[in-house]
Formats: sequence, structure tokens, C-alpha cells
Amino acid sequence: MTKLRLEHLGKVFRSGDTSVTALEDITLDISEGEFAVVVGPSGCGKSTLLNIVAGLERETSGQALINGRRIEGPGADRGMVFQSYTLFPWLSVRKNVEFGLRIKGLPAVERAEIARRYLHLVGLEDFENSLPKSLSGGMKQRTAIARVLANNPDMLLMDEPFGALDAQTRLQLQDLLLDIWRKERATILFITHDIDEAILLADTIHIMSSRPGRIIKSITVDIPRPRDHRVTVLPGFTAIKKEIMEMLWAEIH
Ligand SMILES: Nc1ncnc2c1ncn2[C@@H]1O[C@H](COP(=O)(O)OP(=O)(O)OP(=O)(O)O)[C@@H](O)[C@H]1O
Repeated sequence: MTKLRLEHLGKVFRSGDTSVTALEDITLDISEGEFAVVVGPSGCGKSTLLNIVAGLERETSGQALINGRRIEGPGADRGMVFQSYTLFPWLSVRKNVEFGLRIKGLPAVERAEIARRYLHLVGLEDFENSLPKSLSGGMKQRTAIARVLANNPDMLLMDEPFGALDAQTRLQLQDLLLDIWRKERATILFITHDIDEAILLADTIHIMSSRPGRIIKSITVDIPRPRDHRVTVLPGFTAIKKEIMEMLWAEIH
């Protein structure tokens, strides 16, 4: 079943006499439970694409549909994780995770139960009373992921979520995300600059051109699951990496 459909999506930013075409004629489908990754050169419109799906920006042509309904603004059916940490500094880890549930009006006992379940899933059950300032970058992103999952969204939208982390932590969180995705059967749209990350995670990789961003190729990653970092040395992995690198290289030269 199609979860997200983008039909001839375009975005032109206008300000005064100048206009920037960020996206042009983007058409793609993401199925329920699919892990879709978008890669592309810097400035090609990846964040703009994700922001339109999040309902934070409006397209200027075409349309974006979730579960067959046109996206016209933000909604609880989509949960977003950004590169920068977006936790409330004055709230404990658990209160951060509970935040959306509190807005929904869930009783305190139920909120705490759901928050603890997701903190356990991301390995932070012993830190529920800590404040964000006492957490490492990786722990902050784990909290952000738990917070989004606690709201039980239809889709997770992730904009370079591991981009600010050191290499070692990034590897750990990639494996954690794969584990969560398998357990929660989430539908994920994930943006990254990192080709290894894209191949490790994705069912499908959509490669974008330089601005104006178009989809120049969609690659199905047929490396068997469950995957972890050991797959990065497989010949199938290297072959996909070569293909993507050559396409991106051609885009920026
Ligand atoms: N609010 C805005 N107003 C005007 N132009 C914008 C706005 N947001 C983005 N752009 C332009 O649209 C283009 C695409 O930007 P976007 O941030 O989506 O690219 P990106 O692929 O996510 O970049 P990066 O990989 O460097 O994060 C860029 O040329 C950018 O300058």
C-alpha cells in the first residue's frame, strides 16, 4: 500500500525579483513499511522536499499525498527528527518523550508507561530523569527518536539525523534505527549525505540531481536483511556505492 505519493512536485522560492527553483517534477511513491532514503548534492533541495512532506513548506506545483490525502500542513501522522537536537532543555528525558502525549491529553500514568517503553527501545531507560544538558549528542538523538516514536506517527521523517554525531556514535545509531524500524514496522523517509549510511539503511535510494532537484535514479537495495555494519564490505554493497558515487560525481562536475 502506498503511504506517501509525490506527484510532479515542484518548489520555487520567490523573494522580490529573484526566484530559486529548488525542486522540479519530483514523482515518487513510498510504500507502507518502506525505508526510503534520499541522497543528493548539497543544496539540491533535500530538506525542502522533506519540509514539504512535513507540511512546513508548501509546494508551488504538483502535490504530496499521505494515505491518499493531500498534505496541507503539519500533522501528528508525521514525526520529524532533525540534525540539530530539538529537546526542551528544562524538561527531563522522560518529560521530553511525553511531550506530544501530554498535548494529546493522555493521563500521566499512561504517558509515563509509553515514554518508558520507547526509552527502553532506544536504550535510555536509566536516564529518564536526566536533563538534556547532561546527555551526549548520541543520547540526545536517541531521546528525539523516542519522542517521535511515542507519538505513534504514520511516517518518520529524518533530516540528516546523525549528521552531527561522531563516526562511532553514528554507526551505533544506524544499527539502532535498523532495529527499531524492524520492530516498529515504521515507514521512513530519511535524508543523508552519507552514501554508506544510505545503502546500509535503505530499501530504496532516490538520487537527486544538483539544483533544481530532480530524481535522477531510484535504486532498490537488495542486500538481505537484517543488516548491520558487516554488510558494508559485501561486493553487492560496493557495487551500489560505486554506482551512486559516479552519479553524484557527474552531478557536481
Ligand atoms: N526559505 C528559503 N528561501 C529561499 N531559498 C531557499 C529557502 N530554503 C531553501 N532555499 C534554497 O533552495 C535550495 C535547496 O535548499 P535545501 O536546503 O532544500 O537543500 P539541501 O539539499 O537540503 O542542502 P544541504 O544538503 O546543503 O543541506 C537552495 O538553493 C537554498 O538556497
